[in-house]
Amino acid sequence: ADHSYSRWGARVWVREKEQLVPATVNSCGDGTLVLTTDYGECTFKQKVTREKVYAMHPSSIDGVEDMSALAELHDAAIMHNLYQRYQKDNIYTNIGSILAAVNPYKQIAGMYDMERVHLYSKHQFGELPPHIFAVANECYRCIWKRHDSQCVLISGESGAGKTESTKLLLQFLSVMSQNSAGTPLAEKSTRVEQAIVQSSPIMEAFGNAKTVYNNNSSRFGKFIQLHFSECGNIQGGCVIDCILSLTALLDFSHLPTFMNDLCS
Ligand SMILES: Nc1ncnc2c1ncn2[C@@H]1O[C@H](COP(=O)(O)OP(=O)(O)OP(=O)(O)O)[C@@H](O)[C@H]1O
Repeated sequence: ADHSYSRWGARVWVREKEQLVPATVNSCGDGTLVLTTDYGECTFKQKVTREKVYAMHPSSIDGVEDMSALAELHDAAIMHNLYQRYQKDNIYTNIGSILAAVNPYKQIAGMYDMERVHLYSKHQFGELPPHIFAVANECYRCIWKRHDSQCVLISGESGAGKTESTKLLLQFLSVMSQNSAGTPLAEKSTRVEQAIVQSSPIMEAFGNAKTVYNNNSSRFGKFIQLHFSECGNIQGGCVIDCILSLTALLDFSHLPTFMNDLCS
């Protein structure tokens, strides 16, 4: 039998109403444990059975950068890993080639500065901690590696950080473009990239509005296309708006009147 949890301070999973909750052992004896759960900090006695309490795997205790390395693959382990990382301001976590981002709702110092852009531009995907710039860099490199168009799909609930992530991708790609061999010297301080990055606030002025979920909520989806030359600089691009689902349409009461008119 696995008794690795019967000691003070051991990390365990406790089953509570069909859900697994991370907890720490306070004391043990007579086949019962006194536990403190992480969320809500409630302390209670548990009769030890394999179904109710089991030891947490080291990969869940320490946390992992790539969730495909988690030994325990249940909802609770995934949420716990994201939460542990988020507490240390590590808002990005890989799941193989997928990137999960947790919205920090605050500026994290140095997270997106130019140094970080350059750092990620010089490393392969997986060499550095998970980051939106690692995805952007992989995307840029793969145009040549795979000789094909690349696509980043960003999804998540309202307020999850899709719009901000899109802007960070564009920011990274525009720096790569400016630094590429294909950019003529005269255009190093450049029009196309600037236009692409600066188009975001204009799009937001027309298409965003405050909702209960997000002060700057996009009211339409966007398909953004960038065209790269063989030398790696951005030559142009386009933004195609697509209307959101019916549920989003019902939410149009938040829009300014002129947008309501447009939508109807
Ligand atoms: N990486 C980040 N760092 C700091 N703050 C962020 C980050 N991502 C998002 N935010 C904050 O969260 C807010 C909501 O994010 P964002 O508008 O990107 O969400 P969204 O997923 O596009 O929402 P919607 O679907 O409603 O348009 C932003 O206005 C910003 O304040």
